[in-house]
Amino acid sequence: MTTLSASAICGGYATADFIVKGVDITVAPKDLAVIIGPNGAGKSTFLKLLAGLLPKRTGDVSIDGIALPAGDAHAACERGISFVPQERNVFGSLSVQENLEMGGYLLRSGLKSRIEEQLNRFPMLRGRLRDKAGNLSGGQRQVLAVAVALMTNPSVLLLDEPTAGLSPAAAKEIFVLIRDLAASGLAILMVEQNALLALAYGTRGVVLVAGKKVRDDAAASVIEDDEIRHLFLGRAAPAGAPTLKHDH
Ligand SMILES: Nc1ncnc2c1ncn2[C@@H]1O[C@H](COP(=O)(O)OP(=O)(O)OP(=O)(O)O)[C@@H](O)[C@H]1O
Repeated sequence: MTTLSASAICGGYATADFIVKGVDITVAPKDLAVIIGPNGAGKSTFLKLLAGLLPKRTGDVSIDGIALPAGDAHAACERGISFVPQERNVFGSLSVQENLEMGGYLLRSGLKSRIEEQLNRFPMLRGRLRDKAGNLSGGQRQVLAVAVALMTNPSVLLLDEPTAGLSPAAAKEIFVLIRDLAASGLAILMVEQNALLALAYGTRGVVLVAGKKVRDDAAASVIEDDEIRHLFLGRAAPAGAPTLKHDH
């Protein structure tokens, strides 16, 4: 059981290094924390900073209290963090089997049994092992992307918009699967545009605005917040509702 904690995380890209502006977060086992916020708020950038994928980072990311080096995705992976990017998260020209093998490239042994574990967890993949990932449906590809991420036996899963482009029915299936993974003990942090539905499956709602965290609360209370509904969930706030405050 592993807890991810991050404090005062700032960072971004070579050409724009101040996208995330001092975010703290703790994600414990069984948490499914859903990050929502407007376009360009820095949600994806934050996940990439936690995963060690961007070199421009200050602040601390720790696993069970032990700090990870900045900009070192390999170290993050070895310490149990697995990241599923929004796009290009599987190799379309490789088979399902080959994608799973790629996910396990860091394993020194036990590749076959790790693959078998994923096939037991996601039986749909067993029947598609020889099919190219590019021939799967969008929902099936996302299942494969999660299975690939689980090949290293992570304890922390970072997911960037796992339901982007999926039908509502396929999105629900993915959310159920993610919720079950959290319930089994993983610490999960997920960015989602599909905010209302994602919060319905999540344990926590985290709101990022302009690179800062403005809310971190039980998912149920974030869903019920009129102002957040108005801003992010497409529901009207009552007249005279206050505006969400954040520092610039
Ligand atoms: N590779 C990059 N180089 C420079 N700037 C980038 C890069 N990728 C993203 N940005 C900028 O960083 C800011 C935050 O982008 P990010 O993708 O993290 O936001 P987001 O909250 O995930 O938004 P969205 O919901 O639109 O994906 C944006 O202004 C974006 O233009």
